[in-house]
Amino acid sequence: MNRYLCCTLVQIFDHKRILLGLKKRGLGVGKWNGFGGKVKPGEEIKMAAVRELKEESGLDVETSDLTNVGKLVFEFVNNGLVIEVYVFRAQNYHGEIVETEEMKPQWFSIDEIPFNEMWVDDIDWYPFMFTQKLFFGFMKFNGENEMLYKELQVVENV
Ligand SMILES: Nc1nc2c([nH]c(=O)n2[C@H]2C[C@H](O)[C@@H](COP(=O)(O)OP(=O)(O)OP(=O)(O)O)O2)c(=O)[nH]1
Repeated sequence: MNRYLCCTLVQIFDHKRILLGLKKRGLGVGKWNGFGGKVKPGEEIKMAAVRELKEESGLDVETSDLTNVGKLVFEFVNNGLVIEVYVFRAQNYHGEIVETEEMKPQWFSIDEIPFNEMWVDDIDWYPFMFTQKLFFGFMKFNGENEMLYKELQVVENV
């Protein structure tokens, strides 16, 4: 059995801007990303998304303000890790954005998203998020930078 992790990812939007954080440690270090992390045993996925957003950005959202945008499954062939990521978006948020030990947040215009400093698959599924098409993706990676396989489809639910 491969090692399996269930994770969340929250994309915060403010009109034509998106809030990304530069990951300072762990998986995806050095890449800009939305905010998220591992779901704890027994934790409801949206509650985990709210908790991780707060821990990594300082922002609060209500679970009812999280909209599903898709689900991604990553298989890392180099170590057997499988990560399932539930992706959400939110535009209603409150609180102060803070830099944390894990993330350095910064607003980007949606026309200037730094895809070349992000996970390489993000450029493939962000368009689904922008056009509000619910998606499912399956990707195989060798390490954090080499994508070996990619499959993306619009789905009815995730
Ligand atoms: N945008 C994007 N995000 C990804 C990809 N792959 C991947 O794991 N992620 C996300 C899902 C999670 O939000 C995050 C990994 O979670 P994490 O290791 O930071 O979890 P954590 O915060 O619980 O970690 P830690 O406290 O133990 O350091 O990276 C990808 O290809 N693209």
